[in-house]
Amino acid sequence: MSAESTAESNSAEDNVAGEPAGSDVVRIFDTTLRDGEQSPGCSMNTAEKLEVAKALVDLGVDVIEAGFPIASPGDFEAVQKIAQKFGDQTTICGLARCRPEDIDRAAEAVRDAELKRIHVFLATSAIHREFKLKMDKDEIVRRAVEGVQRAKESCEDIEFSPEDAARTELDFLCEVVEKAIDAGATTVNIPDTVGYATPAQYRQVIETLRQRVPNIERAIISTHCHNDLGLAVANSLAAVEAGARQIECTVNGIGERAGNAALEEIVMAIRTRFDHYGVRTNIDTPKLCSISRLVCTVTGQSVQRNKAIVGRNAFAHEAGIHQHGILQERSTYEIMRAEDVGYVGTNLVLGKHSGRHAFRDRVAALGHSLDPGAFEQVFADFITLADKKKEVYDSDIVALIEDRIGVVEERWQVVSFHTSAGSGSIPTATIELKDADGEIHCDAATGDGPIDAVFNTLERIIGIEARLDSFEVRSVSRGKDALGEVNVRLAALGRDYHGKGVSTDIIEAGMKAYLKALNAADAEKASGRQIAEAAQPARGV
Ligand SMILES: CC(=O)SCCNC(=O)CCNC(=O)[C@H](O)C(C)(C)COP(=O)(O)OP(=O)(O)OC[C@H]1O[C@@H](n2cnc3c(N)ncnc32)[C@H](O)[C@@H]1OP(=O)(O)O
Ligand SMILES: CC(C)C(=O)C(=O)O
Ligand SMILES: [Mg+2]
Repeated sequence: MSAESTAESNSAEDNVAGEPAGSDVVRIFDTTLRDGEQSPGCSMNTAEKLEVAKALVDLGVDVIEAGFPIASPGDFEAVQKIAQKFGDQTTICGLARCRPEDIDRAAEAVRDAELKRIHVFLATSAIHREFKLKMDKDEIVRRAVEGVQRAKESCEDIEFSPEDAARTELDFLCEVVEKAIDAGATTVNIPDTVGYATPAQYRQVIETLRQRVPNIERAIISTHCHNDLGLAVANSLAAVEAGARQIECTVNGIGERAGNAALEEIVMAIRTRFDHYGVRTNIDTPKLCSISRLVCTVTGQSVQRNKAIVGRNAFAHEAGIHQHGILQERSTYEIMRAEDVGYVGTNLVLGKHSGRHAFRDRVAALGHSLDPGAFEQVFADFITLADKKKEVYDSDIVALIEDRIGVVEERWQVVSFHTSAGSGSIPTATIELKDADGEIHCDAATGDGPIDAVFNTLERIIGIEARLDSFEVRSVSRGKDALGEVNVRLAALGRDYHGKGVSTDIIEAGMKAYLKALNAADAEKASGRQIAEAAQPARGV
């Protein structure tokens, strides 16, 4: 393809809104809150899930798989709240095994949504039949049909997934899919559960289903690809070429093991190569970067710098030849416009004399919508920062917004802190914290350095011993007065917690991050939940 045609394919006329009428729509089924949350270290609490769900609705996804309601009371609660809050705007889906109790629980969780879906699944491959389920083919078909029928009693929109479909004998896959559609499935999802497929083979599976399943036109064919061989996005797109019209994916590609197909990559491939795929999605692409960062914040898992679409380097150019090319004509080295994915640069935006109107505009332009309370808090943080810092960049504002996102109950708050360190002295921290009843607690401790001393002091006051597992610090923008962002991950009370803090003072940023993680641990300790849930995966802040 020539440079000229690449540039054309990115023109305003060629984006989602400007596509010719009658072109096909590929539905985006987001499973960040279900499959994404299943991956180690990515657990989210209900407040965080609601934040992500709100952002997914704003992004324009067609279906949100909000969780697996039978898994735990917390999962049920999150699906139910998301259904109640967003079920009039986007289809809210709950996952269920082919078991009556799972299906009934999922039905109850999504009941209040106007737009609801139940997703029932049952593995069909020989390996899963023989070793995991210990069921023969007849029983699989019977259980799948019964599962779909039961779900259909409480919901019109039913998705059925033959788990491990990509490794299932094609004849049997065709049989199961046909029977599931006859039983009432309106979407048939074809998972490559273990990321084993290749694009050509997966495309062939979809083509075979379309040729051999007589009632296939009554259902939408969906993809659900895992990334064990790094092929999840390629496989999903190959399926679209063969006629699949729903793609299951997650923000930043989080999910079991190596993850799921990355939503942002799928969406931008379809948009940028409309000339090839001839289909479109309903995604508001300038919100891609902000939702990516939100998911990083709530899971504590950042994306690598060179991550396609949303990585920090995705639109950065350092090489002279590239910079020269870009200066002459952007499309020499960029196939997408940074603004089309909401990429946040480091441009100077606002200062301490700016007011709420300008600040609100900027927050919206950065892809965020805050409720009035959160807006006021972030605005106050911004004014404080603008007083300390000569130039406030977009990336600083994003960091302030993220610092306030999904914060669970803050049982302990910092009143004041002081550290002393230097050669020849023992690093010491003195901290005053306010507890949930407003009582002030003050203590001091020493450490290997001022940050260690701060962490030790926090543990003494809160009364929780923790093991620091990771400590990452980065500069949010440029300059010596830049905001510093600290991410910590710690183990306490038998579980993992993470926290993020920002400040122009790196010790304060570290203290905020550690306190957020300890607050999450302390909240669970207080509710007594940590004992009952000791076997569950990590929770974060
Ligand atoms: C490919 C995927 O992503 S599937 C989704 C995976 N996600 C998760 O597992 C996270 C949530 N899971 C959980 O909370 C728990 O595993 C639960 C609540 C679902 C079940 O917990 P437990 O009852 O303790 O069972 P456990 O997880 O140990 O084993 C799974 C059981 O489900 C059965 N099973 C697995 N898939 C299905 C299915 N689709 N339909 C019916 N039964 C199934 C297994 O055969 C096994 O049955 P058994 O207990 O009779 O031997
Ligand atoms: C539940 C199913 C769709 C799944 O996540 C998988 O097969 O990977
Ligand atoms: Mg999966």
